[in-house]
Amino acid sequence: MMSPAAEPLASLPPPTGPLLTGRGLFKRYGRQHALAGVDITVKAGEALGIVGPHGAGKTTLLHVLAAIQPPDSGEVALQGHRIDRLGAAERGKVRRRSFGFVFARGKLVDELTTEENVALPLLVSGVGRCRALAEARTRLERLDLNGLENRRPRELSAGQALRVTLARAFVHGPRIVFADEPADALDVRTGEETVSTLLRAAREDESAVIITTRDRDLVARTGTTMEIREGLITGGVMAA
Ligand SMILES: Nc1ncnc2c1ncn2[C@@H]1O[C@H](COP(=O)(O)OP(=O)(O)OP(=O)(O)O)[C@@H](O)[C@H]1O
Repeated sequence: MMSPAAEPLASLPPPTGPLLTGRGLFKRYGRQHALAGVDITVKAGEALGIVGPHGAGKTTLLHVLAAIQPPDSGEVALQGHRIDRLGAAERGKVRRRSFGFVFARGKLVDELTTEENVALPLLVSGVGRCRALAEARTRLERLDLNGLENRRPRELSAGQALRVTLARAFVHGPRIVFADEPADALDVRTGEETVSTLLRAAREDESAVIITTRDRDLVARTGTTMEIREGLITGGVMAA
């Protein structure tokens, strides 16, 4: 029998238990504790906000949960299947198949058009160019970005660029979208609109979303809120 970590995750049935769990997560950079024993559970379709000050461990937690980097100790499981000890190639597959990502300032590829940027997660997974671009255009339309398909990232406003990254994060139908300080580079109003759009897209797609922020007003818009300080979850979970 295959170990849980080696089982293919592509064919997993829809989750019945928790979608993603982190247990006893520790991560250190030299002597600096970035995560000091975090337990976290994300349910299917849940909108989870993680709030905390600079250096609290938000990005590190997101990276560990999203299999971008392994924890020093502790476990991360997607639908009960360990993903924290997979090799880099397998973790890459899990990320491409099951996760979407939104980062502050967009991180779009300058050389590609808007629609090519959105299609990227499909193209790297082997979906044909025509189908990938058609899906990208549908996603752009749903986020009121039609007309911008052939622009380059430098020809977009900051708010538009971030909405394009939202379209890209959802284009392949991920189970979870990780958004690291998505409103960070935006003015308050554009930031709020972006987070509302992100939450709406997640609801429509029945994806879970995890949003980190330093902004308490912004985090109050998510369904479940957690506070992190010095690598520890300090605030209780409050369901909206
Ligand atoms: N690559 C790294 N090398 C050394 N220390 C790091 C590294 N990444 C993070 N840290 C440290 O780990 C701690 C947690 O950092 P992290 O980036 O996870 O916090 P954060 O809550 O996302 O902060 P911010 O809101 O400023 O982005 C901080 O003290 C930070 O300085």
